[in-house]
Amino acid sequence: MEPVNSIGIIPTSEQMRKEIRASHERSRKYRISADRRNENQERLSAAELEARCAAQQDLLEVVISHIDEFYGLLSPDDFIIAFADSDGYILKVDGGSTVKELFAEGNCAVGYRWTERDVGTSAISLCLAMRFPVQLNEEDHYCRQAHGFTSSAAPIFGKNKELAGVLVVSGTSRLVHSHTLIMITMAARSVEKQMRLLRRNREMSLYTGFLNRVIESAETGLLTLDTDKRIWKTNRKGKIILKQNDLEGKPVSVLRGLDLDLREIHRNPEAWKEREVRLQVDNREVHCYYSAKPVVSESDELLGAVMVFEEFNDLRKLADRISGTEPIFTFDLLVGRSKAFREAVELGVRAAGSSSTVLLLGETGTGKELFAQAIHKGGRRAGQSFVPLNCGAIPGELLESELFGYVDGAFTGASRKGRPGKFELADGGTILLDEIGDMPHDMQVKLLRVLQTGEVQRIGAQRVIHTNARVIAATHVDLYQQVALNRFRKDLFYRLNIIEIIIPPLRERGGEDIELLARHFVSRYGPENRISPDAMALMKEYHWPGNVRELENCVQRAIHLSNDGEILASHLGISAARDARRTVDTGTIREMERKLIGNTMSRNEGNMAKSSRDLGISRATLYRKVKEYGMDCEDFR
Ligand SMILES: Nc1ncnc2c1ncn2[C@@H]1O[C@H](COP(=O)(O)OP(=O)(O)OP(=O)(O)O)[C@@H](O)[C@H]1O
Repeated sequence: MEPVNSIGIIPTSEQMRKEIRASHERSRKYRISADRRNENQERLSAAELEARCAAQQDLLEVVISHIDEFYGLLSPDDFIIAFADSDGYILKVDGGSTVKELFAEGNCAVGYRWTERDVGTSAISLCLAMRFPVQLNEEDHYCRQAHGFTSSAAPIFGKNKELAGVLVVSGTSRLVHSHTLIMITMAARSVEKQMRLLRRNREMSLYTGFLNRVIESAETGLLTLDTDKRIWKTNRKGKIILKQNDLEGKPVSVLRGLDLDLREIHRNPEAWKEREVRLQVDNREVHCYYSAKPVVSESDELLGAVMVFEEFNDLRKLADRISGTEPIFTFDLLVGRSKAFREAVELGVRAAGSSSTVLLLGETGTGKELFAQAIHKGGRRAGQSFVPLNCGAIPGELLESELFGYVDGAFTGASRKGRPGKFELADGGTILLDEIGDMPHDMQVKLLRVLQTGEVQRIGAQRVIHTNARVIAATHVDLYQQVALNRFRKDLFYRLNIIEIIIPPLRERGGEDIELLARHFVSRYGPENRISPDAMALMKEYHWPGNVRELENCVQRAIHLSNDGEILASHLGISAARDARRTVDTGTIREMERKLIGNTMSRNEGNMAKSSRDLGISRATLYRKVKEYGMDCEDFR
């Protein structure tokens, strides 16, 4: 059935006549009786009617409000006005009771279906079929019963031009007027418009609701401001960070310390990224990083600003996780059963239960950093930051900024924005000052002051920051001797040496620990390998100057070399004959270290890579030590 007109547009009378003729023909073909009411006309049960009305509730509500308005223009005693849905079922009929009864006699009542197959040509059925407004008078209706009437019907379209239903007005034919068709068509358009608005409002509120939920569920604090710098909204996380629930409507100045210049933010948003601030809220300090962005209209008019902020502690934890500095070792992960080692572990467990300063002493590679991690993880600061700093690896001039941080533009070369120091980062947690024995004298003084006052001052800053970091210091250097030689401050030594833990060198832990550790590293790095009895015997005999680290490297290398899964003595790269024990006499740790390095270097003819491997220390550390002991690589070649 090709429509003669575009859908929704009122057709010319010629088009109309043509369509009516075609509809009459179809009615005959459907065997509709013009004289009798169709006994088989489809009708909804009460439950079906209720379900249909519920499914189209919005549309029906809008239609009903239009029907009421329409009656302001017509006489309800002369006309009925009805709505049929897109399947032709009448869902609403209104009018004076007499005229309604009259139409009900012809099944023009709620629940009946009014398609051409049900009733032949009628205003509703033709409008449904052709999808444009129609007006039928007298014999234009197929059924004789309707010949004394005039009916005008207009389609209502919904989303995507889908037919949503038909609005129809009918009365006795003496009241026929061509404007009635225009009126009902305009009413149908008005229903469509109101439905569009309703849909848009619903989409908007869905969208706003969605946006609100996104903002609320963000794990970053958000705060929006209007142009008067009043707080318009804060999200859930923002309220948690600021510990404030009723900021909305207040001036942003209630967050003391935050100096937002909206015009500047608008002019130069880049300059307002990742700023650090210590907000004063209700006499509490909230340490945050924030970025502020302007909110502008399409014409770039400033509407306000949004501030995105995160608490310093949360950022720090995230950074620890990403950078892998999160401690992993606990005491039960430390391998070793020897008495000397267990005693050190026991002391460590006790130290974990207190927050006193700990001094870890032991040769390189004995596991000092592991002990520090286990002490941190075993205590009540376990959930907080563990911040290690190798005081020996950082040049003196940089050490201060590493330890204490600096403020914006504190010195040339510093990044424009300030940076917190390790003490600040470790606030509430633990700072490990590794290689403390190598700390330059002037830094020792500064460190002592921090330990005494619990306060740090960033380089270039006026204010001091209170820090509550637990200090663990570690060194392979004989600190007692260093103090005696005035190379290490006595007062600092006593401040650090509250709980002293000496971690024994591997050679003093005995064969059982060597075997346990060797098997532990095999299972970690190459579980399909086994250690031959000869290899195990050699490992137990060897002196292990680089301690557990050397053993670990040695096992890794052997796994790499063994091709049939068996680690042989020849894969270990050590020999009892080359054992440094034979060339090292007794003396201080430092003296022994100097001799050991000298012997290893001469055995390897000055080859630094090989010597550092043998010693189980990094090449950089070996260079540093060679320099420190005033040696020259050339002497060994
Ligand atoms: N008891 C242990 N159980 C398991 N692994 C250990 C143990 N002790 C040390 N290790 C291993 O030895 C390596 C060296 O340990 P760690 O870095 O703690 O030594 P260190 O004494 O701090 O050395 P340095 O003085 O050179 O900094 C670690 O990577 C670890 O794998």
